[in-house]
Amino acid sequence: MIRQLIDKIQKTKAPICVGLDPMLSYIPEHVMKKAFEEFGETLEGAAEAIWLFNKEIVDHVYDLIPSVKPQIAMYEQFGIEGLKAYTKTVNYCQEKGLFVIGDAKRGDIGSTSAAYATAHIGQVKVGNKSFSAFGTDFLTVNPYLGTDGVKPFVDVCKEEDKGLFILVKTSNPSSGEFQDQLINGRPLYELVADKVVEWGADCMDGTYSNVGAVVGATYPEMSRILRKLMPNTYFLVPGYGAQGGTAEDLKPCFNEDGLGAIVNSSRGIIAAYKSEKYARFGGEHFGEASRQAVIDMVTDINRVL
Ligand SMILES: O=C(O)c1cc(=O)[nH]c(=O)n1[C@@H]1O[C@H](COP(=O)(O)O)[C@@H](O)[C@H]1O
Repeated sequence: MIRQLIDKIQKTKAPICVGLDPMLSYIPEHVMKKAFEEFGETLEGAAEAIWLFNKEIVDHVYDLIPSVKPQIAMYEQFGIEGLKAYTKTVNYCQEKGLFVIGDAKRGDIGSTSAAYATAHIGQVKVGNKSFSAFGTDFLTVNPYLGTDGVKPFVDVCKEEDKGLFILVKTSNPSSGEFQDQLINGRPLYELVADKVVEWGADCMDGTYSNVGAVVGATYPEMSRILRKLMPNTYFLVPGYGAQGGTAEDLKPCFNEDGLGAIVNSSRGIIAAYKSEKYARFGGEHFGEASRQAVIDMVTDINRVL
């Protein structure tokens, strides 16, 4: 799976994914109005607004990018209706030829992880039939429970030729509270990195493993170390834009060949029209604002590669 994603990254010359993290506060009035006219101010109405918003953005950017990363929490807050909008979004993006990184950050004891893996990247058996429930191409995974909590994801990954991105060093301000703690003189994120390499050794798909790592853009000095520790691991790099990560900060996440990392931006793209830089587009043309924000992000990143 990672090889196919890399092909698409090379074709588009865009090592990015657009984070589809819709909040109602980002959705322009005319879209909200349309959804509420049909479904009222209900969970269905909110889900419809999210779907219309996502579709417009995807229609404006799909030809420029290799992938999207919907964050499931943004959908889950509207319950089952929100999850339907998530599924609709995943399917639509795949129809448009995009790789979908489901951002659900799952991880539990082995048997529970197995069910999560089935739901997101696997096939669920119902009688004699099998169904792909969420059907995303990649999934983010939380490794806190250790090998038996991660292995079921790796197994499904192998069976189905899917991919994972496992949290190694996250972008948020408190990420060091646990992740930077020294254990036998080495920070925890380095120990997790070693494990990610081990878990991924059996899942090579060309030069890179289908088991990737999440490495935040906001800690470039740590990215440099992690890049060396994990030469054949693809990095999903969030934290560019809204969280303050810059193109210069991203450079250490990439290998010499310009590969090795895919950079996410969510608010910076989907809510672009709300920022001063793209305000000229206005709410009516939010899709065009997102398109321009993608073009600018790609130019900015390619400048340092
Ligand atoms: O796994 C992630 O994607 C993730 C890991 C991390 O360390 N930091 C991080 O921000 N994320 C996700 O990346 C997205 C960042 O959104 P923006 O800050 O709006 O670009 C959100 O969906 C976060 O949940």
